[in-house]
Amino acid sequence: MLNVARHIGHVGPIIGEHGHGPPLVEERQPVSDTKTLELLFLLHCSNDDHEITHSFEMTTSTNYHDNPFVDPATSFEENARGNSFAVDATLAVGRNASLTLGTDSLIVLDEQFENTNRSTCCGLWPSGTANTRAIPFYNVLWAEIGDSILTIQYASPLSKTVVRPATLSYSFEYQQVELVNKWVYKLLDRSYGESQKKKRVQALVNPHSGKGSAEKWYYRDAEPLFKAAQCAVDVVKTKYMGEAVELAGAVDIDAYDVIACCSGDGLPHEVFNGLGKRVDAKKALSKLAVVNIPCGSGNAMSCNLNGTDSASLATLAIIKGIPTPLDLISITQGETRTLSFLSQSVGIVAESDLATEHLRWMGSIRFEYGFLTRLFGKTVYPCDIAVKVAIEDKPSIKAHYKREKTNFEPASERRGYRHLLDDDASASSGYDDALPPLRYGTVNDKLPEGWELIPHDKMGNFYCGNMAFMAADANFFSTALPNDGYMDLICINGDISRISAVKMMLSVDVHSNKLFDNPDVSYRKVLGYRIIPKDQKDGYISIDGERVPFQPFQAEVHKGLGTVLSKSGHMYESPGPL
Ligand SMILES: Nc1ncnc2c1ncn2[C@@H]1O[C@H](COP(=O)(O)OP(=O)(O)OP(=O)(O)O)[C@@H](O)[C@H]1O
Repeated sequence: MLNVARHIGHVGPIIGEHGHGPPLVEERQPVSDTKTLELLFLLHCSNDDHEITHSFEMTTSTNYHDNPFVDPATSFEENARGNSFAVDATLAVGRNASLTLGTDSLIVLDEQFENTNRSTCCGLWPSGTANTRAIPFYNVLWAEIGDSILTIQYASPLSKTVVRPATLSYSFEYQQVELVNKWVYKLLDRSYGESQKKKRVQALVNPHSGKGSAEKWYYRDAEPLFKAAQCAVDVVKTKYMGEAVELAGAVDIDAYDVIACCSGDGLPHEVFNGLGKRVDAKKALSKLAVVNIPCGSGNAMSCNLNGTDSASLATLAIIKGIPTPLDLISITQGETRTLSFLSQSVGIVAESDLATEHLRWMGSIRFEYGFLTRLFGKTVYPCDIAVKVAIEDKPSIKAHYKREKTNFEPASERRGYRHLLDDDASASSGYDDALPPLRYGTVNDKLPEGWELIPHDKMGNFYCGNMAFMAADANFFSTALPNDGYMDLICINGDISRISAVKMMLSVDVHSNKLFDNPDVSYRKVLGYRIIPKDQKDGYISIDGERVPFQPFQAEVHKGLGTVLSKSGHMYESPGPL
């Protein structure tokens, strides 16, 4: 599925630099670990001749498939129970090797690295010296012992945007087994934090996504990482449009933790809708996390939650992801009710994408072409709009964003409106497991009390977002939050001066991030709206990047109805407002 807005703005550096999650592999290590590295190096040099008497082996390889005897998950938990003494941070595993739990990284000191570091790491590891390597805990996928061998699987950077699984193996003496067990338990604890280990994944691969490479990318970039992290994965290749709705509608929700869509934003849209159609919709939507491994032409979901549109980095983010409630939006149009997780647009954004399909030969430039021709033509999209506003002014929206960023509730408290609204029809009552009832009725009902239809004869861009990035380089909704229970609504008149319009277009940049503050941009946090296009025979409406009939529709948001995995557990990987 194409999400048009991805082509707006400048091509910026990899997103995630300002993210809230753990550092990506390419980021520099904090001073604390650099210091630890130096200290370790000195200690190692001075201790060379004594104490460490065990033999060691070190291998770095991809796709390690050993099946050890010991089930570490069980033995670590048993070891940890009733055991209060601290585990030594440093493990001497061989005559010349040691493994230390640093502040943010596993620090491996191994003289073998001297031979391999320069040739294999291309300077991507933040190593202190030639024989040390700091592997961020974020990159550690698994560790276990078996047959007096300690094996550590980690995501090794091949380039700035690609990681591949790699293995370190060290032998240790049988007498050390209890100590090593405890150390491994600690390492996994630091490496996963509040993220669930060994996630059970149902992967859906859309072979038609993007340029048709999803299957290749899944097997090359995603599956080896899942396996190295001990995740159980079942893979299904979708055969036709809409199949993911059926698959999600029938999936055994107790058998999986995650549905991973190897696709663009189209498959997650279908999966949310499939889960939403079930009789146990509420339970299914809260139990199963829907995630995106970016393989499509529009991968906004992954940019927002994984902080990347690289398939392997996204898989690592999913392996380490924290379950996060996601607001979902009910759209009623005609007699239908569908769920939207990303955006709805009427006007220039919808049209520049959906109306330029015949210009696909132009490549990605087709969107800019479509956008600029409408911009210079000062195209307007007249409509009547009624909005249920939650936060009206920009300073209050910024304050709301800051509050949520620093003072957020536990995930369990971030579903339903119990604490937000008196008329909470959507909060889980415990009796009805289907989709929550509509608080504001459908588009066919009388306007809800207090709503007023306002004519907008000069509307240029009606754009409602539930996530910040609409593409890797287009940060449209800088104050969007995963589960604040509000949609972010942008309205821009189509008759502003051409200079202002071009400036505005260029401000939708991942770093300049000035769209929010632009005085020509109306920006509100809303709970619901109705939009009725008028004075046009036909036109374009896009829901999550997909074209729907050019008819009135109504939207209302359900706080934390869905579930995704995010790096931080409560924020998107976007820089936020200035
Ligand atoms: N085997 C298939 N054949 C054709 N379409 C499919 C198949 N499997 C899934 N689809 C459909 O492909 C559509 C687009 O999917 P997705 O968003 O993953 O890719 P995209 O590359 O981002 O989108 P687009 O093709 O619009 O650029 C979805 O609506 C989905 O239903």
